[in-house]
Amino acid sequence: MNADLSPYTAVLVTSYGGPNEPDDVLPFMRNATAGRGIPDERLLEVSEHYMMFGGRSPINELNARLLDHVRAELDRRGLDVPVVIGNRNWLPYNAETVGQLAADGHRRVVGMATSAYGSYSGCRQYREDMQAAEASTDGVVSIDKITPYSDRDGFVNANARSLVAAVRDLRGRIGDDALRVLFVTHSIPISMNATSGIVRGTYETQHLRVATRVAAIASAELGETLEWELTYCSRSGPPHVPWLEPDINDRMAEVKEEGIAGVVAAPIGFLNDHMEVLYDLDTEARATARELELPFQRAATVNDDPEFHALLVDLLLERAAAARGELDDVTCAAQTCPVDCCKAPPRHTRPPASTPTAEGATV
Ligand SMILES: CC1=C(CCC(=O)O)c2cc3nc(cc4[nH]c(cc5[nH]c(cc1n2)c(C)c5CCC(=O)O)c(CCC(=O)O)c4C)C(CCC(=O)O)=C3C
Ligand SMILES: [Fe+2]
Repeated sequence: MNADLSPYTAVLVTSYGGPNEPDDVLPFMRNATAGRGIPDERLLEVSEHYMMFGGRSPINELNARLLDHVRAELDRRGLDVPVVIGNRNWLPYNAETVGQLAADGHRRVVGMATSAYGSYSGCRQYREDMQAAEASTDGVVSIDKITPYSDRDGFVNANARSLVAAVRDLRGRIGDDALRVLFVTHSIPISMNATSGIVRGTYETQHLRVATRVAAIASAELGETLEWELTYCSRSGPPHVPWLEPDINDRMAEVKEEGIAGVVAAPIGFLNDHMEVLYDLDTEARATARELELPFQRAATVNDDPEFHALLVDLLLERAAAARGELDDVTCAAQTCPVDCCKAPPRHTRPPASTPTAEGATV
């Protein structure tokens, strides 16, 4: 790929954000749940997860590390552009970061999210936040976001490498006994799954495709056919709203009954060891495993994998080539999300704010 990022002069990485200290936790939680029908008990419960780790999520420093990796890869290709972070739910917010880009004279920016899959939460909501940030500059800055990248080799290979290492570690403990790979990702409401991925299939389908490929590559590398399934973590929302299942904890209990001697949890849904990984997998799922006396190994996330960093830079360059009109139609189409992709599911839709008219009616 041609090392030319024009017409873009800066890279915006957008992420979820997380609290840096105890006083941040509640306001962060309010941002994360604003208008989403998450019960207060869940809000308090999840706040406790953060408090267990000193009121601080590792996400911000892990993202900073990812930005360093991306800068280093751009540098290797002779590209010198600012790479900046903006978050949806915590400081620095996208609007602040993009405001600074505007002040620094940037007009066209290429954006990426720290989420590899298409869904409202993982893609469109980041796009909406980027659009709000553009608007806050009065449209001086325009941001083009790369599309979800879970199908790309760099992401799949990085996950396969982690899985191979984790299986080898677990084999060291359980020998040749039956082993099960539990791929794991963030659960989302069934309604959100249904509206995700016009081009690439539902959120669940996207994960199944990655899991299939990762398992095949790792199996070939290990010389054993890995048995695997897709599980979920971090379910929230009211109990009567259905979310994707099964939960990884429930499956661990069941596979133990089936005679499985050890599980590898492979978090293909996450890019780094933020709170979902640190609490939901490394704390909660590990505790479940201990209770079940089921040997448990967690595979690494892709954050520090050089092939993953190379992929990210390839994607930015591809987006730039598409913006310059240098990619053919088919490839260009893949660079832009269709208008209706990953729409907010019904429960996210709020009535438009009504505006009083001169006559006192509302429109
Ligand atoms: C698909 C997906 C990803 C992966 C893609 C991506 O990375 O974007 C993700 C990542 C993350 N989710 C995170 C944190 C939270 N997610 C919540 C709530 C929710 N997540 C959802 C989905 C996702 N979430 C959904 C459908 C909800 C329900 C409310 C809503 O419809 O939006 C809540 C509220 C409390 C609760 O209900 O659990 C919190 C605090 C953090 C930060 C971790 C840290 O601080 O280290 C990260 C990276
Ligand atoms: Fe989440």
